[in-house]
Amino acid sequence: QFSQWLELLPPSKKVTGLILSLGPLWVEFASFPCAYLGLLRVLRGAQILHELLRAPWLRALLRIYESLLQFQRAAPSPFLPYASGLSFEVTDRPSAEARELYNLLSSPHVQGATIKKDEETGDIYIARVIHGGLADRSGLLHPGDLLVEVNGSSVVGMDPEKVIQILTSSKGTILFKVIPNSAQVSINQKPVYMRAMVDYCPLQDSSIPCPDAGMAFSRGDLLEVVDQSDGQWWQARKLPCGASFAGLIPSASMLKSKQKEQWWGHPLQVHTCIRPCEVFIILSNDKKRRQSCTSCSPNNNALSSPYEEVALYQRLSQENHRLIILIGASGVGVNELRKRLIKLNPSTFQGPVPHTTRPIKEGEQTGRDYHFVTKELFEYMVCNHRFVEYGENKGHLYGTSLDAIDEVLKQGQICIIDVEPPSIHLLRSRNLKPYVIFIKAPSPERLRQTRRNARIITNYAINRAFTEEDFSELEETSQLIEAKYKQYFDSIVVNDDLQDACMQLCSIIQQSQNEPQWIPVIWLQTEEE
Ligand SMILES: Nc1ncnc2c1ncn2[C@@H]1O[C@H](COP(=O)(O)OP(=O)(O)OP(=O)(O)O)[C@@H](O)[C@H]1O
Repeated sequence: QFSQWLELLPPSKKVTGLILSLGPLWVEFASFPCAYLGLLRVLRGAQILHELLRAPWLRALLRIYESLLQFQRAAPSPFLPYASGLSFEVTDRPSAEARELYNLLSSPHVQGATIKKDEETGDIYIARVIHGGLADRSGLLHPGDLLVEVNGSSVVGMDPEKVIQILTSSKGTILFKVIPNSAQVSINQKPVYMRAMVDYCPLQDSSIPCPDAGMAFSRGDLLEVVDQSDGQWWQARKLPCGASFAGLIPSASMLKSKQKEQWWGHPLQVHTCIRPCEVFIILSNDKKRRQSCTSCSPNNNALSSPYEEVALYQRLSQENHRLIILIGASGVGVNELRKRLIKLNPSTFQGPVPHTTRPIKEGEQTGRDYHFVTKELFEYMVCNHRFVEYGENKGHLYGTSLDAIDEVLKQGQICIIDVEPPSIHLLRSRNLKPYVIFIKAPSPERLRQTRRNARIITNYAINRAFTEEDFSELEETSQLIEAKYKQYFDSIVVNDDLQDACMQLCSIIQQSQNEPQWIPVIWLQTEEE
């Protein structure tokens, strides 16, 4: 910094060849521009510094330098360089009733705020300031501010559309006269993170106050809600963050009332699934075949919350591993992938030991192959909701219990299960913190190519080749499951090449356990909360 100051000295005082030595501070002047040129004098550095620092011009220079540093450190507000002069104008007259904002908005930047008209008084108000937009970054407009004039003409009583027209057709500087909202409370809201559980399109919503400011989202999208001050319309950004400014989305209560309206407006949908929804497995020769029930609603309650609040969670090393759930259409290869993972690393990955009422066979061990239990005990467990899934084959009952999952987790292993999509709801709990991976069917061509030698189990045959009908059904079911349950998926793996899919799955599972992940906030709360 010292050498920088010297650079700024006037030429008559220019010093060259400056050397600072250690110990007592000495300064050697190799040359001076005028009479002293060529002379070498050794002076006490402290004396020179004392004189130098007392010089008024250097003091002034240091003050300027310090102010510039402070300015650089502080986040400039207003954000735009050409609007920076405004902050002085406003702070100079903080108590003034009216503020005149020069240069703030110039076409085509008339965005970042919405206006509305008070039908009784004819007053035009700033309705909302879009988070991250130009008006917000300037810090000069706030919801509730009264818009009095635009470019010297009164806008009181004017239609909002007309005001917007004036703004958009204005060129260069726009002059606003605004009376600030005296009741304004500056709430510095902390963002809240939400997972969208429904789809929303502002262009199809006639109730949105400003469709241009609306933001579309689909189920499963992660939303950063930056403003909840309005009970009906929130402001949010989609994550990973793309847009610099937020968009309008309906609040949870608003979306719920829309869902109710839709629900009443639609004819009653009769559940066409002929099987009871809790029983999704039939078993043949101890092999489980899943039967996808895509006619069931993803939520038993179709009017459940449209947003799910989420937070980043990093599993601690002493905590249980998160349960890994594999979901996919029957025949897509969920079972094959699960078996491969366990075979690849049995000390890390394990599946829960199923329960059965069938008699134990020679060579089998209870607790290793199955938990062999009586029919009474099995039924008691069913009544007490201890099974995630259960089914019957040749008069014997089989099921996957929550206790068997717990057993694997308590041993410090990663428990991997494959279940039918509706069973996700049973497993979404604070204790299990499940991580859901959707095993997706590859493209129709790749499906046919890769499964040429594959075998499937059907209701009527064991280990037969795939038929054209099987492929079509598999594709259709895969699409249906994705469309209905995507809000619950943490990851998607396309099961194209088996080896690749297995490796991909391995790395996703490791990430799910060791890296921060978004999970429902409710899973982080204690029982009492
Ligand atoms: N990527 C793949 N490439 C080739 N064959 C595969 C692939 N994935 C799975 N398969 C084969 O497809 C057949 C069906 O797989 P799998 O039994 O895992 O299906 P599933 O999804 O568990 O369905 P279900 O529950 O009805 O048995 C098996 O023969 C399996 O080896």
